[in-house]
Amino acid sequence: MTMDLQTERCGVDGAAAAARRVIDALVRAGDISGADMAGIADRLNAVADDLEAQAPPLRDRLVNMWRGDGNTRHDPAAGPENPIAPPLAYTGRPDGSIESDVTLGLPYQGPPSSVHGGVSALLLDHTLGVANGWAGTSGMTAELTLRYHHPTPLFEPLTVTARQVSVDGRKIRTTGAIAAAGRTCVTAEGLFIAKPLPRPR
Ligand SMILES: CCCCCCCC/C=C\CCCCCCCC(=O)SCCNC(=O)CCNC(=O)[C@H](O)C(C)(C)COP(=O)(O)OP(=O)(O)OC[C@H]1O[C@@H](n2cnc3c(N)ncnc32)[C@H](O)[C@@H]1OP(=O)(O)O
Repeated sequence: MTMDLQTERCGVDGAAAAARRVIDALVRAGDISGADMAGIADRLNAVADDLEAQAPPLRDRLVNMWRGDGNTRHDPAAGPENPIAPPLAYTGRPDGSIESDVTLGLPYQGPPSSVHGGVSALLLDHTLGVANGWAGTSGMTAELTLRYHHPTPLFEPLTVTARQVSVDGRKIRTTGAIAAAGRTCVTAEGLFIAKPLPRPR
């Protein structure tokens, strides 16, 4: 099964994809590009002014973000309507694991040409959480242990995987990894505690 986050058609998705492209292009250009950065700042601020003037009250937007009981679309790892999400798109496997293929660019850089460790932690925390949802028992992250085995490359396809390992009362244990070209770069072990937080209504 493929999660349908990317196929649902919402107007904000297109704007979020454009914003993602702007972030990437801005980091790529920097101050050595010769671009008119002052003019670009004016144009981007005009877009922000327009959005802020038309934004609904925060509470209405929160209720809208958490509508229904299923997947959300706004998170910073897989949310198609969030420009800071790469975004990951998951495939669920019959063996209970989930997987996402993604290539990360300069906005996610830590060491030279490598993914920032905090970004890897974000992607793994979320992916372990989605694996829990796929397995049918979800929880809040209580502990997340990461091991960084090799630098995770930018600009190359990465595979992010996770699988729920056990459920013991409210304690859920889940593991995951990020690999590049078949080489494991980061592994994660998570302890999640089943505790549903009410959705804003
Ligand atoms: C194609 C695929 C399709 C799939 C479809 C699926 C859809 C999926 C959809 C959407 C996925 C979304 C995924 C999101 C993922 C993101 C997750 C996050 O980032 S969560 C935010 C960060 N985490 C927090 O902010 C927690 C903050 N902490 C707390 O709220 C509490 O501390 C909490 C809930 C963790 C525990 O609090 P208490 O009061 O409920 O429970 P107490 O009584 O303290 O603990 C219960 C047991 O757990 C142990 N425990 C608790 N915390 C522990 C810890 N840190 N280490 C070890 N044990 C701990 C305790 O010792 C206790 O064990 P004893 O029952 O006594 O044996």
